[in-house]
Amino acid sequence: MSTPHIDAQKGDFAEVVIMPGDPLRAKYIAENYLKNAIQVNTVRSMLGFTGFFKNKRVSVMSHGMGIPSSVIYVRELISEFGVKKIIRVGTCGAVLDSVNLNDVVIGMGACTDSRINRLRFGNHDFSAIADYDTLSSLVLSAKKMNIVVKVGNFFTTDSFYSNTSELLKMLVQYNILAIEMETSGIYSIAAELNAKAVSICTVTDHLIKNDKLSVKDREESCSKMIDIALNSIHLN
Ligand SMILES: O=P(O)(O)O[C@H]1O[C@H](CO)[C@@H](O)[C@H]1O
Ligand SMILES: O=c1cc[nH]c(=O)[nH]1
Repeated sequence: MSTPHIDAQKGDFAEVVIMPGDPLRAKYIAENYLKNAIQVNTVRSMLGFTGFFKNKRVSVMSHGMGIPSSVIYVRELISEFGVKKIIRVGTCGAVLDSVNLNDVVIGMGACTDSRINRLRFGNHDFSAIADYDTLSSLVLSAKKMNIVVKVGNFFTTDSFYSNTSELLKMLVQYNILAIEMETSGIYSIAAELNAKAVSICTVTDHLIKNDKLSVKDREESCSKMIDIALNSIHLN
């Protein structure tokens, strides 16, 4: 029952899938957080694993970079493999003075410069919002671990290198918490297919303060977010 992008059998994925952009982050999560993890996808090196976190079955699979890649995987997971909930664990840039490197942020909604949602939603503006219960469980999970998370609006861009000063100024004006490249598309595809989705991200770059984490620090900084995401699946 494989799809063009996922060579797995029905039942190979758990109902909840934790999704980073980076395949190596998926492998890292499987190896360091899950028990008895087995690899369930290697097509295009978009690595997927299923194992157990505190006795609850969970999968982790990367979705690649950008809306076009991520919505292919999210669509196939939901429509072909019975996945009911996606928690994206990503990295992001920040623009607000009140947001710093290593902060953990959750996207209550996501604006975008992509046209994909309009293509699918009759050329109208789709309001890309998180699943409320999943968002609440992430916030509760963070609280239980005494980790501060910020919840707000994301900006999902198709263009990693188009951060003009005008764009950044506008994002500040509109109180945008994070810039990343997938959330708006993931929220809309989940809505279309009657599944749940939330993005939780770690701030790795500050685009106004011109600050960024090193490649090595990026890896370590993701641990708070991964802990919050995995523990949240026990809360609803
Ligand atoms: O770290 P991930 O989850 O890949 O997320 C962010 O990093 C990539 C860009 O470097 C984009 O995918 C963006 O959304
Ligand atoms: O999409 C992204 C990811 C990390 N940092 C950014 O500035 N943008």
